[in-house]
Amino acid sequence: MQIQWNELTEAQQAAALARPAQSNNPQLSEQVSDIIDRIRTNGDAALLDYTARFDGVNLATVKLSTEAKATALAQLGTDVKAAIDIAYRNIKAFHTAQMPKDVTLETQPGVLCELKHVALDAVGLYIPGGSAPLPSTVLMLGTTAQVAGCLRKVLVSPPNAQQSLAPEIIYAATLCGIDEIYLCGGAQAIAALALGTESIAKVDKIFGPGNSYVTEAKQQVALLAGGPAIDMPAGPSEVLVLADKDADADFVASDLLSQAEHGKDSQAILVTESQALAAAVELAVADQLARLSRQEIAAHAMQYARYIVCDDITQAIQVSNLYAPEHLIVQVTDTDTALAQLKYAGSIFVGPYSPESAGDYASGTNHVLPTYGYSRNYSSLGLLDFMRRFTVQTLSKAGLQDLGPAIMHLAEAEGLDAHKNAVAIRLAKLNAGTRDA
Ligand SMILES: NC(=O)c1ccc[n+]([C@@H]2O[C@H](COP(=O)([O-])OP(=O)(O)OC[C@H]3O[C@@H](n4cnc5c(N)ncnc54)[C@H](O)[C@@H]3O)[C@@H](O)[C@H]2O)c1
Ligand SMILES: N[C@H](CO)Cc1c[nH]c[nH+]1
Ligand SMILES: [Zn+2]
Repeated sequence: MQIQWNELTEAQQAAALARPAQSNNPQLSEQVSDIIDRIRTNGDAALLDYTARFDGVNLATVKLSTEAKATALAQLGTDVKAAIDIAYRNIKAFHTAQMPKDVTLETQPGVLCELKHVALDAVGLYIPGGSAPLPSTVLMLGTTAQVAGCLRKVLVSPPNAQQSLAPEIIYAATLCGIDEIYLCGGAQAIAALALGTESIAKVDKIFGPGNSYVTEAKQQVALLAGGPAIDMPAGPSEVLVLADKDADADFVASDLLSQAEHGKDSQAILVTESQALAAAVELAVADQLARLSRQEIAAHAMQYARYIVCDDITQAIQVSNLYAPEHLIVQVTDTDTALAQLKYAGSIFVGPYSPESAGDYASGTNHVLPTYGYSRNYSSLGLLDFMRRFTVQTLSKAGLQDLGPAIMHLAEAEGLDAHKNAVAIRLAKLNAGTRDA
């Protein structure tokens, strides 16, 4: 259904850009907190119990065995293997290029300041598996952790009926040098990574998208005393296509549907200057939808679709900035002018030949992106997320003699005598001797 942006009140405009309810489960927070408590108390036994209950798989142990790995790898087709290799190469190249440079600066004579970067030691990588197994997410998280140089890379994902994971997931993990793989998903897997169990040693930071249980669990464990860091709120997929009257309706429809098929709570939005294009896209969506294997899921998600018609592209850009989408597809003639004004998006796809799936799989950019409007204040996942930075300072005797008085004045202004003394005692000893360079 088309929406004429200018005919809406401010409240109606806000409603038009509302996301589907994140969860219609009012007990979510309590349910997730119970799961975390049970993992804390019962470790592996609780993990196996939840896997039986939520994934319908009865496992004897949570670790993926070497034999299961070998069996899965033997089943992998050559075409998909080659495709994973291409994606891995591009993702690795783009993330290697993000390697940060350390900084060394003498802010004033004798006062040396350094900024250094090191990889995180142990990272937990959540790979969704409820609705579809996502080997591409293994590449996005695993390659980046590998390029950063993280020592321990721990992959968790819900098991399939064969008590294993998709061969593509296992192959991608092997390429990324991941040798710890555990068969568990949902909130219980996040709790295991955060707290540790008999089988899984806890990690320093947890990465990866997931459903509402996973996202809620990440948020809860991040608040625990001594809990892990987390990457970002990466929830149900969403896409906004910004298109002018000359855009190809079939291309636009295909990008809207490629995100709608992720889950029933995914969202797809078209913002255009052209009523005719909006109408053509609606027809193209109906046509393509009828032939999708995940038609039911995509059709459900398209209930939340919006076809917004604006006065012109400038207004359409304002609407896009208001929504702050995870994925933004720009199909307008003057892309340079549009890009200069587009402020918020997790990842941008420019021109008719940059489908959203290019970034989802293989162009080299990361597909783990902030959703729910968080692209306003969170970044897309990158190499730096797998590293921490810290500073180092080294003052010479002369450096402290020059800077010391300023430090003492500031300490005095804050009424912090011990801070002042830490300088004064050194300066007194120094001034009793000779001044060094
Ligand atoms: N933002 C991004 O970067 C990005 C990238 C990829 C995927 N995604 C999104 O990730 C999501 C993946 O979700 P999914 O469901 O397919 O897989 P998932 O692995 O996140 O969730 C499956 C798990 O949820 C748990 N679960 C299911 N029902 C439960 C219940 N009633 N109570 C407690 N736990 C329960 C189970 O433990 C199960 O293993 C999708 O919404 C997709 O759009 C986002
Ligand atoms: N579009 C998803 C991120 O929102 C990523 C993905 C994985 N596979 C296909 N797509
Ligand atoms: Zn996708």
